[in-house]
Amino acid sequence: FTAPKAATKTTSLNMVWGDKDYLIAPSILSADFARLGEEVDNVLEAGADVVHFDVMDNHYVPNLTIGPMVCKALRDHGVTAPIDVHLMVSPVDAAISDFIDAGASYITFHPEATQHVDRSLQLIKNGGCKAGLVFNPATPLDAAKYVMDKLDIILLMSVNPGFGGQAFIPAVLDKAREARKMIDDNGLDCRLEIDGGVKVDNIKEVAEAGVDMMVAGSAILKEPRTVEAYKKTIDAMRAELAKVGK
Ligand SMILES: O=C(CO)[C@@H](O)[C@H](O)COP(=O)(O)O
Repeated sequence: FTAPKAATKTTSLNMVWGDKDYLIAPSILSADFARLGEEVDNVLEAGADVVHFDVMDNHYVPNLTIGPMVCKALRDHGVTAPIDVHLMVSPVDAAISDFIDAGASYITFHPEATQHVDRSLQLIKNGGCKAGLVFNPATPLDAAKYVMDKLDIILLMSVNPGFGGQAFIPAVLDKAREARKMIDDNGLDCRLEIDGGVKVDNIKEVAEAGVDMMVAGSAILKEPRTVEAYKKTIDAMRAELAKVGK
């Protein structure tokens, strides 16, 4: 047995971590991949905080997307914003090392996709990235219990993973309240992220359930694909979030 190589981080990235109540993270799954660099520049110029990067392997989920080469290409293109890599792959450790080398800022994975959750989290943290676990809509939060000290992010899927543009599953709001309580009761410095079906008209309810990092793909990255249009949606989301009493 050879332990997974300990990747090291060479880039110094703006982590945009505790300095905002809410982070908005557009999912580039809904970007025009033929001009990805420009799309990412535009959505960041429009006010996004974080770039959400969905990695699918046609094994853990029934879809195939992008890998570490594309993450590195965005860094080489000049993207300095945090890149939030959501691994929908199994196994995860080799991908973790590759994404650390490629310039990821945050890396999350599904606990059932690795045999050794604690080891995989440690691998991410050793690489200088924020680490998190992702829970599918029907998956309870149990896997978080004994690794809480290593969690920077709990990501709740509010759709079944694999595709953008699906409808939000409202039962996840109860899980969000449960996760928020777990974070607060244990005094964790942990972001609660949600992913799937988030729109202007439900983002306030999501925030009221305790979520503070919002992934939104098809609600933001859509035609006419201009900075102005992206800004209009992101501003509308922030206006909804401003109504939430923190
Ligand atoms: O990880 C996933 C899907 O598996 C998500 O990041 C989606 O890409 C979110 O897209 P919308 O539901 O916001 O369109």
